[in-house]
Amino acid sequence: MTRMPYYPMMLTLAGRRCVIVGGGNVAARKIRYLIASGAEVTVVSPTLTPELRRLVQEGNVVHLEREYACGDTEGALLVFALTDCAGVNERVAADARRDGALVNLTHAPELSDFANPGVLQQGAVQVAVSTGGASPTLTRLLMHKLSILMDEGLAELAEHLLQARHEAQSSFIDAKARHQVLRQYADQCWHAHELGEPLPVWSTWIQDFNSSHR
Ligand SMILES: C[C@@]1(CC(=O)O)C2=NC(=C\c3[nH]c(c(CCC(=O)O)c3CC(=O)O)Cc3[nH]c(c(CC(=O)O)c3CCC(=O)O)/C=C3\N/C(=C\2)[C@@H](CCC(=O)O)[C@]3(C)CC(=O)O)/[C@H]1CCC(=O)O
Ligand SMILES: NC(=O)c1ccc[n+]([C@@H]2O[C@H](COP(=O)([O-])OP(=O)(O)OC[C@H]3O[C@@H](n4cnc5c(N)ncnc54)[C@H](O)[C@@H]3O)[C@@H](O)[C@H]2O)c1
Repeated sequence: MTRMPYYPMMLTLAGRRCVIVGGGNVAARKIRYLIASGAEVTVVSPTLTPELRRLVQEGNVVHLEREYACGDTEGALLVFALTDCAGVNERVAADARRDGALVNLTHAPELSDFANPGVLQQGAVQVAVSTGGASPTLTRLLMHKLSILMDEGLAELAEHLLQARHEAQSSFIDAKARHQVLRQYADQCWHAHELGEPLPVWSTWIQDFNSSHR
């Protein structure tokens, strides 16, 4: 039976409590992204990888150095059950759901409330890849292909376009006209980005645009 497709979204996690049960490599990979998103991370596990131990020492993660106990997931928005024991993961999931959290079980995508995509990032630009649980290896291959598009200039391009949007918002009252102009400007910036040329400066570009449309 084919499963329903995932609902894709980008979550704001700053200040939100996220609980990870298990302290192996899979946990380390998830925790890296959670910290980068500003989440308040607690990991419950008798053992930790060296990377996780360092993150705890640096004060980025709270560590409960013991096996999971009922109540650990209280107040969490997201709970990751990432131990190597299916029975423990399922107990964590049942408790967490009772507390209203969304749960990810490492061994059982079909029992999870969400899945973790592969992620590529350059500045504000993030690309998330999923194969609907079919093959994490295919995800990795796709990420490799996409990484060719994700050079450092993309971060600069996004920042540049954000500034232009701010300036356009304060100078164009008509939203439709603003969208049209910004789309043309973004096309030209993209073209320059692909050719490795300097990005057009908004103030000069908009002057030229206005005089040629008079
Ligand atoms: C993208 C990435 C993100 C991340 O996890 O952070 C990710 N898996 C990654 C790596 C990876 N995973 C596995 C291997 C070993 C090789 C292999 O088997 O291919 C490797 C390679 C490695 O670890 O190096 C094995 C594996 N994975 C899952 C199962 C269970 C099952 O399928 O039943 C098993 C069998 C476990 C076992 O039997 O032991 C399940 C899931 N893995 C997902 C994501 C979600 C679906 C993503 C999608 O739809 O494409 C989902 C559903 C989990 C979820 O709910 O989120 C990350 C790669 C990106 C990166 O490298 O950064
Ligand atoms: N979803 C994925 O992408 C993916 C990829 C590889 C492996 N896996 C699966 O994920 C599982 C975890 O992978 P790993 O490499 O991190 O494994 P691991 O064995 O390195 O880590 C398991 C962790 O769980 C902890 N743990 C065990 N029992 C616990 C309990 N009762 N309470 C709290 N913590 C407990 C251990 O101390 C350890 O830190 C594997 O069993 C594997 O099946 C999933």
